[in-house]
Amino acid sequence: AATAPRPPAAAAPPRLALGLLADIQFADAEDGHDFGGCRRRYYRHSLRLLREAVREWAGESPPIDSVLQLGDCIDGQNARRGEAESALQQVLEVLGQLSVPVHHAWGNHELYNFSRARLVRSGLYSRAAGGSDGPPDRECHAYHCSPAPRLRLVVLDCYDTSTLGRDPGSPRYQEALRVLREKNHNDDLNNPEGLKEPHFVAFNGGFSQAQLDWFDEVLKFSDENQEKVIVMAHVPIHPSASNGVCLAWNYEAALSVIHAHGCVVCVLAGHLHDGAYCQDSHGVHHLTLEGVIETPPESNAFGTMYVYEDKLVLKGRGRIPDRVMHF
Ligand SMILES: Nc1ncnc2c1ncn2[C@@H]1O[C@H](COP(=O)(O)OP(=O)(O)O)[C@@H](O)[C@H]1O
Repeated sequence: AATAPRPPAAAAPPRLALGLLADIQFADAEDGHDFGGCRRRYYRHSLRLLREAVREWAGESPPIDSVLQLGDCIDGQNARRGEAESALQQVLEVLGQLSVPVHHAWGNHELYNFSRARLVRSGLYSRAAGGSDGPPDRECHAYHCSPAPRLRLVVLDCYDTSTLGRDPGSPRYQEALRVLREKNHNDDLNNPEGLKEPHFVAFNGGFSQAQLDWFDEVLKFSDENQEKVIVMAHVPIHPSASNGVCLAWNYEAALSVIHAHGCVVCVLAGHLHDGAYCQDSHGVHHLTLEGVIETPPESNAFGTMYVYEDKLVLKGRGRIPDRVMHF
């Protein structure tokens, strides 16, 4: 008698499910445009799109383990309007409806609204307050954690060297201004026109040597412990996952650290508002997410990324496409 065919082996469940979104840039304001005037920004709708994302995540199975918020969660104009605190509160309230940890990257718009000293005491300080999980500078919002066995998440602070969020009288500000002025001769330091290295603008920033040294140590540990590492930062660090302007000042230094180790599988970023993706020469996936703020109200821009033994599977919503990234 013929033997009954064996049922197919049940697919292994993902080791981790992560909610992803970038550049909510909420403000209780009428629609506007980007600097170039050609892309619409839906400031008020972005909070509703966030609510929809949270509602969808809450109903997903398997349930998400955490959310990665890739920075610029409220728009800089809140500062002028005196609404920075209330706008942040509204965004955090919506994210707080999920009973999972939210990892926040700090973007330029966080720093248009708040000083670093204020951010450290805000809900955006997802680095553990008492822990030794980050660089010695406690105001540098970089840290690591292990959301599942043999997996590590590293959050990087791309504005560690920046004129944003620091007192103009401080040595750190003066050093950042020196770096910026050396590469950017325009009167307006946000203007990339005519620059040989157009990413040297004030709305980008860089990594301090102290942060890079710490990052190197974390990746060394992960290599030694056979971990896979997901890195998140506000600003892209690979030119092919960018438009050439939205890049961290010393992105090459961050890439060198990553390439000196084998453990990093993926770098997630926002800032650009357009999506971008590349797999670099060392096999690392660089994924830059479409921003919520430039997403028409009838669409959305969020995703769920499932982490498997050998791949990342992104289920995108709205204008974020699905993607499978093997490693
Ligand atoms: N080409 C440019 N020339 C001069 N200023 C610019 C240029 N592009 C952006 N900016 C300014 O830089 C700041 C950040 O730009 P914005 O588009 O809000 O950044 P983000 O992509 O983070 O939303 C804003 O103050 C904006 O007016």
